[in-house]
Amino acid sequence: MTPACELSDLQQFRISSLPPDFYYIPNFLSVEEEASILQKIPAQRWVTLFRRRLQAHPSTLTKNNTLLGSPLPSYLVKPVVDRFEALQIFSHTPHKQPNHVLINEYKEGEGIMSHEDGNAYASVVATVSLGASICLEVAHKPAAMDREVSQQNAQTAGDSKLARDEVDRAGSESTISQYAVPARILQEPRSLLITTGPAYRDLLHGIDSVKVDEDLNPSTVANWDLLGDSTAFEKAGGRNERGTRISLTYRDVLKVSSAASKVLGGLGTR
Ligand SMILES: O=C(O)CCC(=O)C(=O)O
Ligand SMILES: [Fe+2]
Repeated sequence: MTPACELSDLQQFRISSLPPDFYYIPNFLSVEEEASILQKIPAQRWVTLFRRRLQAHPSTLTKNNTLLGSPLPSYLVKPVVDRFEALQIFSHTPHKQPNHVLINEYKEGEGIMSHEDGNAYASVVATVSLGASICLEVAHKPAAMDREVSQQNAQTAGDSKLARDEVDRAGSESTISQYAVPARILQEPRSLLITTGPAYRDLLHGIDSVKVDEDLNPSTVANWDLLGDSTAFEKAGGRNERGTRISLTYRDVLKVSSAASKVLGGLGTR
């Protein structure tokens, strides 16, 4: 990506066969920038989970999904967040910039179960991939899960909001059914994947725990035409041998408590 890449350029990176909106930008970082970030990720911060390791910056959220506001470490800000600003990725979220980064590490054969990122965050996530390529699987939510979300909305926000959500949901479902889901997005090292809108709210995503992604070709990979180097996968017979892949997932947490309000006895969150 050239440093001058701007919002108007984002449309050319849209994955057009998928619901609005996924954007895939290959070579978002240079090889040198990737190496520099990788060597700054602190070794002592990892928490080992089932089939992956995780660290949260600046900290993990509280039980009620609140972030204790604090700056992100500078190696996660420069150059990545500056480039997000040029692309206006977070310009419509409450804090207008990411305030939280989850770093995931998957060794070969590891993955993450299909899930949604939920409503602790504004509905945009920007994922920088480092180290190795991996396939992200996207799928529709089972109907039961949609009902659960509607019930939670009814309990927390009242019936008029529920009615509004149902209208929104019906609208985006009819939009979504035109698209080729389930699907696979192939994420190369140094790429950026942006997930927003209905793609964030109405779909699940996960990574299969396999040592090799197989059968990679233009008809099985939704972002094939946007890949930085599709010939590498062609030459490998449509196979991607997994290595250790790290993802930086940038988000805007909605509820932030300032250090000052903690000092004053935790009065109020904002
Ligand atoms: O590593 C990825 O690309 C996905 C991670 C993810 O889904 C998450 O952290 O919520
Ligand atoms: Fe996720």
